[in-house]
Amino acid sequence: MANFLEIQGITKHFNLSNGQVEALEDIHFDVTKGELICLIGTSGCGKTTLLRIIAGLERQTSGRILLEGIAIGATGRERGMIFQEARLFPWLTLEDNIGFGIKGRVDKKLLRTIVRGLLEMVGLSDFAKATPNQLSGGMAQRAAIARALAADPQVLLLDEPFAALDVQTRTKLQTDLLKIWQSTRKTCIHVTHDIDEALILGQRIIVMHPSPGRIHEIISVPFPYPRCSDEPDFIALKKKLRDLFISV
Ligand SMILES: Nc1ncnc2c1ncn2[C@@H]1O[C@H](COP(=O)(O)OP(=O)(O)OP(=O)(O)O)[C@@H](O)[C@H]1O
Repeated sequence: MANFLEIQGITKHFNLSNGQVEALEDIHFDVTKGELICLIGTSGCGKTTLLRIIAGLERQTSGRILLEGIAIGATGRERGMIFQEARLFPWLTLEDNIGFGIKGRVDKKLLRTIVRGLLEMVGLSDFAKATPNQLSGGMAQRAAIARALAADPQVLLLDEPFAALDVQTRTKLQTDLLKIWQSTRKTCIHVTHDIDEALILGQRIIVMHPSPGRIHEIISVPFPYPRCSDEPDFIALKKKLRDLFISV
């Protein structure tokens, strides 16, 4: 289905005491339902700002965002956000963290079923009663993904969720995220600095350009999943993306 999520002419200026920052200029793109898009670009090109505007955490200066044809301007349960840090409540168990957002909105039995299902999906069933300080960084991020999924959002917005993890854990979580995406078919917009990660995950990669932040190029990734970073075609596309980075 075309035009599930439409980003139409988004511009964002931040007013500072000594002037204005043009964080985003005339950003346009459409996202198909169930699509996994990666957003990459050098530091300061507006990736987080754009994601926050889509989440409703930040207000754009101009332009609009439509979800299934309806303009969105504030946060909503149909959009879940995952940050670089897991942001779990340290005093709650994992199951209580994951169920926190829907507690009181569904009956206790359904809450337990949803939470148990999500714990299983992210491979943390044995840690239901653990508190966040008992988890590794990778486990905490998997819990954060489960917590975002608990509200059954239509769109997952992921802001460099694996950036703070070591390489092995990051690789594992990329595989986990792909499995979760393939089983839930949530529409995902995933911000990353990592070209390999974008190529491993994205059906399309949006390359952004800084000062002001705008779209440089949108690239469709033609490789089937799971992707192999040793394939010549993968390496060639990686080189193209690297060259695009250098040119911005
Ligand atoms: N609240 C704010 N007030 C003022 N300027 C801001 C604010 N948030 C972001 N900016 C500016 O907007 C521009 C885009 O920032 P943003 O964090 O969206 O970029 P980014 O691509 O996500 O960067 P990074 O990859 O380093 O996280 C930058 O110039 C930044 O300084």
